[in-house]
Order: sequence, then structure tokens, then C-alpha cells
Amino acid sequence: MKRIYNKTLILLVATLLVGAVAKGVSGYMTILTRDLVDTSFLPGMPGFREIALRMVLFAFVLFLLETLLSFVKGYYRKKTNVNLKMYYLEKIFQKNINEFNKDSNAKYVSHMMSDLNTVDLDYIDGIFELALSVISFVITIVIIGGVSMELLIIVLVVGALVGFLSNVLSKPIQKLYEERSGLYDKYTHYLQEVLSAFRIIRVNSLYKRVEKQFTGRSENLQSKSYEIEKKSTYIYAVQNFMINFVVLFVMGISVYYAVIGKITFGGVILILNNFSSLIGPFQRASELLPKIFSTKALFKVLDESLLNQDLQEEKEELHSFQEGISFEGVTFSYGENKVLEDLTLSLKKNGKYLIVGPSGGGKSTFLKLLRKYFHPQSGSIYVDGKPLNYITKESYFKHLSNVEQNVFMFDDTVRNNLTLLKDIPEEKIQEAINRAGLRSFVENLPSGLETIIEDNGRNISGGERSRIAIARALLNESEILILDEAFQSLDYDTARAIEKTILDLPELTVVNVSHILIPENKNAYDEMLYVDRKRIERIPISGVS
Ligand SMILES: Nc1ncnc2c1ncn2[C@@H]1O[C@H](COP(=O)(O)OP(=O)(O)OP(=O)(O)O)[C@@H](O)[C@H]1O
Repeated sequence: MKRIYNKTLILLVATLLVGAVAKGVSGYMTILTRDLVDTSFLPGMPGFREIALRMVLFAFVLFLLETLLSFVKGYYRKKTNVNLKMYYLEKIFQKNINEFNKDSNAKYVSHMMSDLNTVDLDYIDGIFELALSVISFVITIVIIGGVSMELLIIVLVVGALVGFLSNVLSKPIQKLYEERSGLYDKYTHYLQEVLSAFRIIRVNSLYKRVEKQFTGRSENLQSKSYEIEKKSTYIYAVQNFMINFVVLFVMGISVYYAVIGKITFGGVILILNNFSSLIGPFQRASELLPKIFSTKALFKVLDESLLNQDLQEEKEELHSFQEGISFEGVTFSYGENKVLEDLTLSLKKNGKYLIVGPSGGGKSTFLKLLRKYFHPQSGSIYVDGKPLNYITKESYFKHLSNVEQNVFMFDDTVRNNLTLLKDIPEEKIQEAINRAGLRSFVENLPSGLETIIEDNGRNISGGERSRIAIARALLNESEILILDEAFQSLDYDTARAIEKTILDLPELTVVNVSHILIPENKNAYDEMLYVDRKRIERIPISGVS
């Protein structure tokens, strides 16, 4: 992910250039202040008016530069953050479906919200602030060195010492910050889980248990924040004390140099004005460097979350589907759990197949292999004679439509949920509505097809949801339709009518996993396959009732 950050390096350089000019002008103002003080001690104050006018002018220029700096810095951060987030999202959608499903969504949400936010603060802003501190440091060295090299060396040594001590003092805080970030992640994860389980918690009166767990986790997090606050107060007090002490020390030494005539009194003011820019970078570096380095681990976590374990090289494009799909000696296990063994069967193009079998028998696993979510551990699946392993997912998925058990609905109109935002002629939409048995549903909607489906289909029934999914699949006009318990929430007559419509489509290969056998439609199937774990059998359709 780090190389995405490099895309905005030019913006960073441009922003730093503006910052450098602003720091230069600010340093020049301290030189003008010195000249103003020094001229005030001279008889007649020569050049006072001119210096004062120049100060006013440069104060205005500085105001403009700082305003510009805040704009360009904001733009640089925005652009870099958008690039990183877009890259992360794009990569998520390149994950293998089964590998994405292994983790909870909360992990990706937490990466996108919390971790990328940390990257923004600690890395994107951190690098900018550090670079600006270095620029400011160099400018300050030139300015103080112009007054007295001896004083510059003394101030540098003292500044480095304060910076080092600050770093040592703040180490325990940095560790606490890291611990709190880990707790935050777990907390976010837990909250998402609890809210997802809202219904089950309400119905089973589990709130008391949830409350107990929640209190424990909240207290842990709050205690960590409290600990950070306590330690920070103490550490900042010690740091302030050190800085005040050092300022007094530098002031004393500078005044001494002025008294013995090595520098002017204006020079004392210049050194005091610039002293903070000299120790500031030491402090900033000690604060920022650990944060910048610690994001290395975060980048690693983010990159790992995007990795696909299955690196099967896919080099074949499936331009058309002509013949059929065959499983040859396919064996598949989830870890030790062998679900399918030495499975051989073929599905002909435009054939209609009904897959039945006991619960846990491996029907969904069979479909997952067919959908290319997984690869068999041994044996092969061929599509038109080409090994499915080598066919690109994008080209294969174009030929498939799925109606799964959990149908997702977008917060959008019924029309867009049917077309999935594709440009489809109105007649085709109306035809799919009829075929999927949605006619009376659509006619009764307050705004017809423009009615909004809310919150993943909260305002529609399970059966309506399945029928929308079926219409969606029909509109996709792919050659293969995979149905996984698509009719289970429909009443018998609706299920029978929709199944018949689908089975009557001559140009469609249908693979239907179902617990429901509709006797009136059974003869429309070419084959019925009984899947029971390591066993798969053809059942003669005539024998089934
Ligand atoms: N992602 C998974 N990880 C591990 N084991 C799994 C996974 N999915 C399914 N299994 C196991 O594989 C076996 C077959 O499951 P599968 O979902 O294929 O059966 P099914 O015939 O579709 O069942 P049902 O009719 O109840 O939906 C079961 O023992 C199940 O516990």
C-alpha cells in the first residue's frame, strides 16, 4: 500500500516548498525584529520606519503563505487519503470470494476506518510535519549561525539534549497508545457483532449478558485512556519544566554574550525567538519518528488482509459457453472434513439439473465449486473442455447467474435492484417481472418500480426478495443459472409457476439445489442428482414422487 502513498509525492514536495517559503519569511521577520530593536538603541533610530513598514508587509505575506499552506496541505492529505482508500477498496474486490467470506466484514471496516485513519495521522501527516520541522530547523540554524556560531553550537547541544530526554520520557506513552489502538480494534469488532445480533439478543433476552461483556470491554478501553491521560499530564509537566529551564539558560547565555559585546541585544531577541524552532524539531522528531515507523506494521497488516492465498494463475478467457461443464474425479475437503470424493458428472449446455440430498450432504459445496469459489483438492472441473482453474473469474462469472439463499438488496429503487444499474430495455424488465411472478407485487408498490427498497430489503418479504433475485438473474441473460434453495420462501403455487418458467427457457442451463420437489415440474428436469457427502447418485426422475 505504501507505494500508493508515493503517487502524491509531487504534491508533498509542492506543499513543503510552500511551507519552506513560509518558514523562511517567518525567520526573516525575526531578523527584522532584531534590526528594529538594535536601531531603537541608536541615536535617531536610523531606518526604524523602513524596518517597521517591511515588518508589516512581511506579516501580511506570511499570513497569505500560511493560508496557502493550510490549503495545499489539506489538499495533499485529502488526495493521499482518497488514493489509499480507493486502492484498499479496489483490492478488497479483487479478493477471492471464499477468502473474503472467511473473515468478518468488521475486519475490513476496521481497516478502512480506524487503521487508515491512523495512517493518515501518523504517516501522511507525520511525514509532512517531520519534513517541515527539518526545513524549519535548517532555516533556524542559518539564522542563529548568522548571529553567533558559538551560541549556535551551545543552543544545538542543549536542544538535542532536551529532544532526547523528551523522547525517553514519552516512550511509555507511545506503548500505551499502541495498546489502546489494539483495544479499539477489538471494541469496534465487538460492537459490530453485538449490533448485528440485535434481534437474537432482544428475542432471547440476552441483554444482561451483553451488558456485562460490554461494560468489561468499555472499562478496559476507558482505563487505558485514563492511564494515558495521567501519564501524559505528568510527562508534559516535566517536559515543560525542562523547556522553561533551558529557555532561561539560553536567555542568560545570550544576555551574557550581549553584555560582553559579542552580539547585540536585538540578537538576544532573535535567538530567543528562534530557539523554539530549534528544539521543536528535536521534540517533533522524537514524537513523530516512532509513529511513522510503527505504521510499517500497520501497512503490513493492511497488505496481508488483501492477499489472496490462492494464487492460481488464470490465463484463459471464456468467451462463450458452448458444450457443458464436467467434474472429473473431484475431491474437496474443508480441512479434515472431506465433503466430496472422486465426484464425476457432466452438466450439458441447456440441461436442467435438480440437486437434492440431506442437510450437510455437500450440495452448497458442490455449487461453490461450480461457482469457482473454491478449487478441488484433486480432480478437475472443465468448462467446454477447458480446466476451470485456468479460466479467469471475470470471464467465467459473465456466463453465470446466481440466486443464493441470502439475497442482498441495495438501498435503491426496485428497478435498480432488478437491473443492477445495467441499461436494460423496458420490455425486457417487464418480461422478467412476469416470469419471476412479481407482477402484482410491482403493481401494488406506491411508486411502482421507482419505490425504494430500504435497508437490505427490510420493507419487502422473504418471498418478494427471492423473486427479485430470480428476476435479476433472468435479466442478466447469462447461459447458466444456479439456484440455491431459491424457492424455499415462496408458496407452493408461486414456486411451481416460477420454476416452470425457468425450466421452459430452452437456452438456459439450470442447476437447482432444492429441498422442495414440485411433482408437476419434475419431468422438465433432465437429471436429478442426489448428493450425500462422498456419494453422488443419479436418481431416475420417473421414480420420484
Ligand atoms: N466454509 C466452510 N468451512 C468448513 N466447513 C464447511 C464450510 N461450509 C460447509 N462446511 C461443512 O461441509 C459439509 C457440507 O456442507 P454444505 O453446506 O455443502 O451442505 P448442504 O448439503 O448444502 O447443506 P444444507 O442443505 O443444510 O444447506 C458440512 O459438514 C458443513 O459443516
